[in-house]
Amino acid sequence: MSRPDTPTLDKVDGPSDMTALDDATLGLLATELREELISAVSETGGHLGSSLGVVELTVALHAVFRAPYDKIIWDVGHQCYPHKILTERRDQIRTLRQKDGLSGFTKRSESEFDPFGAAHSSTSISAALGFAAARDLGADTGHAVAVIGDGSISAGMAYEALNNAGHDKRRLIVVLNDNEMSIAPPVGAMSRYLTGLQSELGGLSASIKDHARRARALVTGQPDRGTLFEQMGFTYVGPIDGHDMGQLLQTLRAVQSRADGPVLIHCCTVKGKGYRPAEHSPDKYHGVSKFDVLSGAQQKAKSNAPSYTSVFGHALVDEAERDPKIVAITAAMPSGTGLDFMVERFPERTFDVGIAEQHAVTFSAGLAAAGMRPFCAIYSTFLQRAYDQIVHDVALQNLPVRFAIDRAGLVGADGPTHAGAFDIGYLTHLPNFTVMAAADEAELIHMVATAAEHDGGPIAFRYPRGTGVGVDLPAIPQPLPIGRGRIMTEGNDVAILSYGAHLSECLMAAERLEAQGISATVADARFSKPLDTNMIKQLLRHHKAMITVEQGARGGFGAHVLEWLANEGGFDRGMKVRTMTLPDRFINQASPMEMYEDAGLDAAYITVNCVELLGLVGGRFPAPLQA
Ligand SMILES: Cc1ncc(C[n+]2csc(CCOP(=O)(O)OP(=O)(O)O)c2C)c(N)n1
Ligand SMILES: CC(=O)[C@@H](O)[C@H](O)COP(=O)(O)O
Ligand SMILES: [Mg+2]
Repeated sequence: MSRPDTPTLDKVDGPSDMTALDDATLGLLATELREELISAVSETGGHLGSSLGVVELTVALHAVFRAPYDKIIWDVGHQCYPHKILTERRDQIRTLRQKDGLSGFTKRSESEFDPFGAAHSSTSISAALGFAAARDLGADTGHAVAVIGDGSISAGMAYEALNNAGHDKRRLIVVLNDNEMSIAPPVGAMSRYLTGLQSELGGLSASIKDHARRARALVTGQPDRGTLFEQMGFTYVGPIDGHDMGQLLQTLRAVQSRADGPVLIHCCTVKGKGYRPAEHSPDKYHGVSKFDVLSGAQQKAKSNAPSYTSVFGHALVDEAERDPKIVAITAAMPSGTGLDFMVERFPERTFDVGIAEQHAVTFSAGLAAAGMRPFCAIYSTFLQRAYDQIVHDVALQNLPVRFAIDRAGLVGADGPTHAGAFDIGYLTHLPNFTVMAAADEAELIHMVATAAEHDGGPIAFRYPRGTGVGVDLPAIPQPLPIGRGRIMTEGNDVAILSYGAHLSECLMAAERLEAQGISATVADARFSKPLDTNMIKQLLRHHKAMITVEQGARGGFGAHVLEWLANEGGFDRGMKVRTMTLPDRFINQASPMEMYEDAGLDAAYITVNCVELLGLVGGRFPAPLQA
């Protein structure tokens, strides 16, 4: 079909504009949508490969279902850019993941076409089932459609939802978007099973599929029990070609009009479809920085310092060279966590368990119970999902699992869903735990060594996303004395007690104070548990005031310091102590420094708070809470 003078995409603001389009024009719309997507993401960066793979599926879903009355729920939401373009947000798509711009994920507050917010995986079937149950109880809502990837369906939550939905039998549509990729190549028995289904049934018409099944039953003498999904109570449709608009429309229309129970549509797609660099390297184009469309070359980080992630990965390999009991565990993020270096050097001692943080933690606990030294490397935000396992399987049994917690603090473009805000609080209050935060990349190396030799119980260390501060890296790592901090600069007016990677901001604040005639001591606490209470006592004795600073939510390091002061420190009266944490609200995406500024947690705010605490002038505080 030749292209019309005015692109079809220009005539589509929302899905209602698609109702008049015939099937061939919908195909054309998909082509234009893909071009718009590539052009926009080349300017903003973002999750390119996943979004490219669902262009036809997105067009077909919006052509067949009636959003926002019907609820289309994207799992993770990282593939929702074509959906955003088709649902009244095309004019903002080039603000994606930027300050004050569109979120990189689905977000309820952003659009009525995003019925459920996401970013952490494997929640879509549960949420869709919630909508379906509400509908059946009289809520004014139509079909509930969950779109979930082959990687995301490997997580426990997805099985819990399938199990419930298959038993429940209410009308629910699950589209399994199977591109045979997670961020890295997918792992696990389910992935193997889905690949088997694709090769066994892919490309056959429905009647030939039935025939093949009957023939197999005759030959093997075993009754045809259908697919795993059928055994779980779903009607299984597929596999279908997720880039063939005709097949997609025919299948979705049939399901839309006839489904009366749970249906799973197995839709096969190609990650990165239609953009050669992304199709060839689906892992490298899963999440991209800004790129040149012609060459595919992505913008490089400006700093020459290594990333914390790679420093961790190399430090762990070095420890593993020395100690054969060291093993490493990732939940589907080998490159994101730096464990790809371990995979390369010690493949047999590195375990990718799929998107399964809960399992990863208890699996690590099992390894520790058997005498191994497991490093469980999980982003702060994803570790939240495994909290009960941390408490019940690790802390309670005092098992020496080493938690390497990447993406601590505010992460930038991924926004509040990916902020590592809570781990200080949720780990430091657990009995048996030792908890550390790295102030820079050299400290991170020492903390890996500290964790490696710590067999006395669970131990965790956190570090941020991105490049380090550029300090020299130690040739020989030195395990740190447990519960001992260090003094960085000495002054006598105010003490700034930093925990973690905001140390550089604290040092900057000290310089600004110096310029105002105020002398500050800056200390690096290193540990939030156990606290270096001797150092804290000294800081309090020799300064007029003290401020704690951390890249985490309230109820973290500062709160532990205050609690110790009030209960055991004997310093509860007349002390000038203030904590600086993230505020009690979620911070929208921007660059990490802009996010910290929004949070009232940068060098400028630290400086002003010190001045104010000393009673010298009025302080400057973050803007009041937004509604
Ligand atoms: C709980 C959780 N763990 C890890 C991640 C990181 N993550 C985001 S997308 C992704 C891969 C998802 O694969 P799949 O569902 O197949 O989608 P695709 O990118 O292939 O379209 C992972 C591991 C996450 N978002 N949530
Ligand atoms: C969607 C998702 O959860 C991941 O792709 C995440 O965006 C990766 O973040 P990093 O870029 O920090 O590894
Ligand atoms: Mg996938």
